[in-house]
Amino acid sequence: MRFLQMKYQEEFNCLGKHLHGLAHAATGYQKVLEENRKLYNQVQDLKGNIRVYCRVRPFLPGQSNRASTYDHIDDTSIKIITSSKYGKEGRKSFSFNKVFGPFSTQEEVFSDTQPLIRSVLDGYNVCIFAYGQTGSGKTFTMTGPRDITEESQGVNYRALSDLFLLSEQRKDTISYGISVQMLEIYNEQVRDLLSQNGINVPDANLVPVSSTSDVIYLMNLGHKNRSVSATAMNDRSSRSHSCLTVHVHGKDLTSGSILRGCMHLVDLAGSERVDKSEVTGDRLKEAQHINKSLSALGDVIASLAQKNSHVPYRNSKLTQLLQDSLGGQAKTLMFVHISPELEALGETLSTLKFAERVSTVELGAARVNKDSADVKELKEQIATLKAALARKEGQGVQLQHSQSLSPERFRVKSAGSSPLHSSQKRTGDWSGGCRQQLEDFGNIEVRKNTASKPKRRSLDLHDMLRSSPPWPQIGSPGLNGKEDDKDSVLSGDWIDKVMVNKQENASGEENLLGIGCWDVDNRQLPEMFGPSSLPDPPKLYMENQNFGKLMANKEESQDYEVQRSRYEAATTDDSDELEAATSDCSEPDMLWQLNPPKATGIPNGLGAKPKKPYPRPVRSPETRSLIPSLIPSPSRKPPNVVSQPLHRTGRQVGPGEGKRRSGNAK
Ligand SMILES: Nc1ncnc2c1ncn2[C@@H]1O[C@H](COP(=O)(O)OP(=O)(O)OP(=O)(O)O)[C@@H](O)[C@H]1O
Repeated sequence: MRFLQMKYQEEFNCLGKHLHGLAHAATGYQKVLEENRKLYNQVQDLKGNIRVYCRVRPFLPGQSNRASTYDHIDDTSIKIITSSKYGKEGRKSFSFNKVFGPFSTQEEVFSDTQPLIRSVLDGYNVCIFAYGQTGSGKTFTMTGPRDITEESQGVNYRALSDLFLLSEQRKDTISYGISVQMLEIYNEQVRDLLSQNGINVPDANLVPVSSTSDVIYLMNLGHKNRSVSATAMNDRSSRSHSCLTVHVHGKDLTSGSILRGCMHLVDLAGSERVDKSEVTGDRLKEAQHINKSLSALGDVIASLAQKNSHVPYRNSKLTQLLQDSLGGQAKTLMFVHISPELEALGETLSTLKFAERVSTVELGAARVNKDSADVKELKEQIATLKAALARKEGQGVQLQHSQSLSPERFRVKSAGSSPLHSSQKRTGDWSGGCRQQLEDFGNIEVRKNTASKPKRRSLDLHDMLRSSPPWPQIGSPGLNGKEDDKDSVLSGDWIDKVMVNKQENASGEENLLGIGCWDVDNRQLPEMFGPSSLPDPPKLYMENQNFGKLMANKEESQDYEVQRSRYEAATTDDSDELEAATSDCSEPDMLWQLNPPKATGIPNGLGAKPKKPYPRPVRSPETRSLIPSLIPSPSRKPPNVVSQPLHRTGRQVGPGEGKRRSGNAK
């Protein structure tokens, strides 16, 4: 018996040692993984500042045997055949980080983008935006063609599938929370595409998602709400810039450190020459806004390229949205698209010149948003102390006021004017690019700081949304564009203004038709969204069988919210040091704010024009829930995302019909 006991004891000891060895190996493996990731990201960072990938659209069906504008394409350069009409006759070569020819597949395009996307999970901010003339293939790259198959799905879908796949693979070491927002900038108004009724709301929904199918559902909802219209040149021209933002929040289960990354996936509206597109009324107004905001983007790029001390980010909502991606510590990639047709030569040359300039913009090394457990703890302490201080200060003020005010008046005043109170409704703050929402405590301190030291005025989604004028009624006289007919001619030259000779585009170029519409009601999902392609097929299949349940798990969602707010309380960039370290505030920027530039003609709500007071509707808790079962929508079909392949309708829209449409999007 004793012998047996000793033997067991020995074996237990042996087992213990074994386990210890395994744990040690696991930690070593972790370190190697961490190291690999770092090296991976370093390689990415060394690849350049704003990366520019050029993509050439193939000729569309029925256009074969036509002469094209390009002469030669290799991995990193493209040669364009120029004519005397656009300067010197001959060949002009452009170099980019990568050039994708007309026969490049969606998979090839994504595989070069994937590393950048993956770094979101490591706490980096990433921005990918598609730029180019209308009809040049921006939506094709970002989303896909009208009928999406596994092969033809665009960067957005692939990126999100990949993020979920990777977060699943890392789940034993890092617990990730992913949420998405979808916005559009239409006529200098920022709209939340995920709001229930598709109208302007001051707080953009940040919707937690846990699988690709969740995202697909939300993207379809967003596409449904997006603005598309018909012009003489494009029966489904997107009339807005759309931005899908993915927020990632990761907690390292071993060290307790927190990672925060976010990714903007932006499909810009296509530039167009209003003289060619023959638009009038609302379409003309839209074209002016599109061209003006792209022009503002051009101005920002030109300033950044010249390393000017002042960069005019605040001249448009678009540049405000992209501010931290263009001038911050994000990793930014621009897909520049060109059409191959000879008629598009002028636009192609200006687009490529613009892209070349973008590629010279130096962003500096991207920074990871990571808080160690110690920092997290300290931030929590700071937040608690700030709250206590604010309370004490509040009591002091109350005491002073109580001597001069009647008790009743005092009560009303203190409730309404407290910074705590006023910041409670604040749900989305994008300052700092993808900065997470500020907790009340953080807000108090930030506001105090702004009074005492210069601070970068970066994008605040809340401000952007609030300063967006109310959504006009369809057919509203404000949108008939008559007043701005004169401007339209100018705005048609938007790209020339920035970087090319105004003469060179004298003869317009034709745009291509065939911009597809999303029809959510009739949407069908591609096979790739079926169980086989997803990380956890049986689970997802179950989820997709009852998607409503999945998304509608209110408790989970609430849990997530509670967790998120806890994390955010600990991780908001609210310390002075951090603020100072990460701020790119410059004196000229402050001066510029004191001496605002001339109004551009389009009120952006943040520039020279005084803000109109905008009533903020109080958001009901349901607004955040985009779970189908929680949205009373009798007209909406049950979103069975797996069984229905996704497709766009072939519905035609007459030029006169081009009002904002619900139910169709780009
Ligand atoms: N690489 C490609 N391969 C095959 N077809 C493409 C490719 N790129 C674009 N297309 C097709 O060209 C047409 C126009 O493309 P798309 O809608 O993506 O243009 P866009 O730049 O987004 O236009 P807009 O700015 O007007 O919205 C579509 O029919 C699309 O399917």
